[in-house]
Amino acid sequence: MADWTERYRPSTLSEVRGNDKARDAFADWARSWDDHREAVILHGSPGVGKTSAAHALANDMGWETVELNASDQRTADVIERFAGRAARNATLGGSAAGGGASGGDTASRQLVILDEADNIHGNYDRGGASAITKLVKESGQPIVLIANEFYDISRGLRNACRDVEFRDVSARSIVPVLRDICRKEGIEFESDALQRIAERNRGDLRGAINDLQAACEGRSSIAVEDVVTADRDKAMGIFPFLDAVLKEESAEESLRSAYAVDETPDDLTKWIEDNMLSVYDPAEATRAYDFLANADVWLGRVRASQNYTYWRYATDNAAAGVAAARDGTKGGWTRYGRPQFWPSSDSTADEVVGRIAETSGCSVATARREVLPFLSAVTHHCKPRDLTVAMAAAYDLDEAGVAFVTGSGESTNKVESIVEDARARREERMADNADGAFAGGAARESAPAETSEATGDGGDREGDGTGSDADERSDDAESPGTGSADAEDDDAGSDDGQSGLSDFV
Ligand SMILES: Nc1ncnc2c1ncn2[C@@H]1O[C@H](COP(=O)(O)OP(=O)(O)OP(=O)(O)O)[C@@H](O)[C@H]1O
Repeated sequence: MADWTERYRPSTLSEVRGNDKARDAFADWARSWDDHREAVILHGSPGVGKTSAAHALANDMGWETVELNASDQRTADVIERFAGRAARNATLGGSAAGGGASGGDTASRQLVILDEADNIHGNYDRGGASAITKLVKESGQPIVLIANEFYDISRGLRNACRDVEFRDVSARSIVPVLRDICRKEGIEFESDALQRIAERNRGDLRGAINDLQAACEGRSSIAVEDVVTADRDKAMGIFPFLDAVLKEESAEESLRSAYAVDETPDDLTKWIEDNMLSVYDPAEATRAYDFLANADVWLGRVRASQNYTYWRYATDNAAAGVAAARDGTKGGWTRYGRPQFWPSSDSTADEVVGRIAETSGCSVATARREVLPFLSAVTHHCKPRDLTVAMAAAYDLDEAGVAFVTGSGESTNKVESIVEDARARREERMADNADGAFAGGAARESAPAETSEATGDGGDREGDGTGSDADERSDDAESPGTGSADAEDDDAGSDDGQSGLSDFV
């Protein structure tokens, strides 16, 4: 069934409900844009119609649109490359708007919609806010910034724009929307059922439409009991739920199941994430990771804002999205694994993502959404080992980081040995770069793998090296003085550290 929120997305501003004042102010801004040339910030809770209003307005004005996600493309140069050029030069249709737009050629305008404008910050994206502020001030095209939290936008940017607040849509305004949809879909309804859906969604019209669609699935009428029963329907087991999402059910049905399981969206997402690769083929997994990355973004917002209404969007992505990423249904029995809930998983995730962003020179958002899922897929359970070592070396990951990315247990010999080898590899690279100055690294590298026997003193991380790790580290012999942090001291005090130089000549 098509998504009703898309099917009934307003195509003209007059169809945007419940925010008449905001709607009028927004329309005024557009009509008088030639005179003031300011950008506008539309802000308000999720699902109240901000993005819809922007597109509807462009439609009313006969403008083209280009939509960018500010938090996806936060770095200054990317924003400049896309929004800067789009804003100042040509329209999507190719008409040269730049100078011409300053005249009365309103039809050739291009409305630049920057979503998630309140997320343009973070350690690795310092250029983002000032780049947008500059762009906004110099723009030759109208720009709409969309945000949930007005005061999360930098002051400079706020001062450079007008702002229009979209308030939560009252139940009184939500009910007629639901009623219209029922009529168009040929669904009979009890008014109380619609009222109940409107009330429990507290201002979120998108949520209300989603709930209505879920309640109407497979029915030609809805009564208040249907809505109430859906509320009470609960305690589905986690394994049937995983079967529903990963093998058997439609996106809608999977979403319904998610609400029936007695787990938080955080935990549900982890369950799905940790088991998806046992079922999905690579193409399905690639699509599914996009949804899981989105779920992760919403969970992050919940953590940051303590606004639990965002949970629903995490669940939409994790359950319905991952189910939609599957081609058809799947059979058979799967041994689902319990996810590893590391006590520090959030900070570990942040740490790993930060390192990836720093090393690769991409934004934290890109590292989280695009690079991390890819790394997880290609090093799942530390296989292939070589690649996992290369990854750990490239991003200088510790055991928690490797365990986090690969889904393996943090304290296993496998993970520990990979981290050891990665460190050795980094040291070798440093020695290379230093042109042999750190000869100890070269000596270390001559026996890269087997370290645990040699480090009785470094016992905490190495364990006692009793050979339990045979599967992972079989061939290379032990190498005294390798691998532990103390090794540098040993090497420094040893003349024949010089022998390592032979590796470089
Ligand atoms: N005020 C409204 N009038 C009519 N439909 C609405 C309204 N608000 C939301 N909707 C419905 O909800 C869907 C999602 O709305 P939209 O994406 O515009 O919300 P938003 O405020 O931009 O949310 P977010 O901040 O999460 O992007 C629309 O496609 C539409 O079906």
